[in-house]
Amino acid sequence: EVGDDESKILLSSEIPSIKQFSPRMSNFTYSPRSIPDSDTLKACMCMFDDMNMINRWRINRRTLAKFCMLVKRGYRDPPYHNWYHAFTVGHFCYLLYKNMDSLKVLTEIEVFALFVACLCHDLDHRGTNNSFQVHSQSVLAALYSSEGSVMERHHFAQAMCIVNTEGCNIFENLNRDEYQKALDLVQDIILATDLAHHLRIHKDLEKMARDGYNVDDPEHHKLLLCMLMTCCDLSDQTKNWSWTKKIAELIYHEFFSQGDLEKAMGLETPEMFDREKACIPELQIGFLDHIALPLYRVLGQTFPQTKTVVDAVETNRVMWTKLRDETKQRRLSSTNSLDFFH
Ligand SMILES: Cc1nc2ccc(C(=O)N[C@]34C[C@H]5C[C@H](C[C@H](C5)C3)C4)cc2n2c(-c3ccccc3Cl)nnc12
Ligand SMILES: [Mg+2]
Ligand SMILES: [Zn+2]
Repeated sequence: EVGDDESKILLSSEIPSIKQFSPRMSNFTYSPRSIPDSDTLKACMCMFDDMNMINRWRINRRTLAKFCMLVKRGYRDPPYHNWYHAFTVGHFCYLLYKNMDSLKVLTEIEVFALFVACLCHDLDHRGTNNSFQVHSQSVLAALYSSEGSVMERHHFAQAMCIVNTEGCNIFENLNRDEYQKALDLVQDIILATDLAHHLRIHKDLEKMARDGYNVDDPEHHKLLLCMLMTCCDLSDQTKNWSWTKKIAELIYHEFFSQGDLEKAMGLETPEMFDREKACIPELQIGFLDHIALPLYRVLGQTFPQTKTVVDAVETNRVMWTKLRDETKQRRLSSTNSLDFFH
């Protein structure tokens, strides 16, 4: 595809300034979904550059462009878990870097691994989750179900395939120890995107927030990386209401398609994936109360510069309660739970 936008970036040596996207590119309120798909590769290159990762890790520009291009192509096109999701997750990592004093609470290689993991964390997602893999006895379940986190192990395996592709190894100029450390970190961080894992460590995250982050404690570094990765993964919840509602629409399209598949296969379908039973506002309030709000509250407690993020999630929760109460009023008029989006 020589001539299309991607290969132009691949061939051009200079990387444009990040300012060309928006003066608000590094504000928590900026929604990366304002950047058109055709500019996302260029934006990735600019974020690597603006975080000084190209110089610090001596990344060859062509290698970086090829890596980013293969990562983008490594995503399929389900309603939510596509390249655009990975791009927005990477952008939130960039926001944390720009708003938390270059994330000096982590080592440089941890920050580098976090950003790379964000871009790669859902590679080759099929729009179905871990329990579907296991219940449908998919190939991925055959490969990984004994260790759990089936999809996340696959996402990491895909990332390693890209790193091992000729001319795409962005870690090639790291020394032996740095190289091993970087790949181990990317693996741990991608595995941490399994929400079941996040729920397992949530008590530890709250204890870390109570005790205060200790930059000299390697355990705190591991916990913080997992926490920041999940903050990035859920970051659509920290944007304005219209984006958050749009994202829920995409997620539940994916969930209900999985539910349809499960029913067709005679598998039992949890309410959250059943378009006949699900009440999206209720489910979203539950998700915010049990997963998103506790998470962003711990972030805000540990790093006061990020407090504005919690307020945005709280505001979205209020909007969901209003929608829920409205829907209760109109319950008699429609049975299909996607109606209220119109
Ligand atoms: C807005 C929003 N709502 C979401 C509602 C629900 C769930 C969800 O997987 N719930 C659980 C609830 C329990 C314990 C585990 C395993 C299963 C049983 C299913 C998780 C995710 C949601 N989610 C994500 C997201 C984050 C990481 C991976 C996949 C996704 Cl989709 N990103 N944004 C959202
Ligand atoms: Mg995932
Ligand atoms: Zn994700």
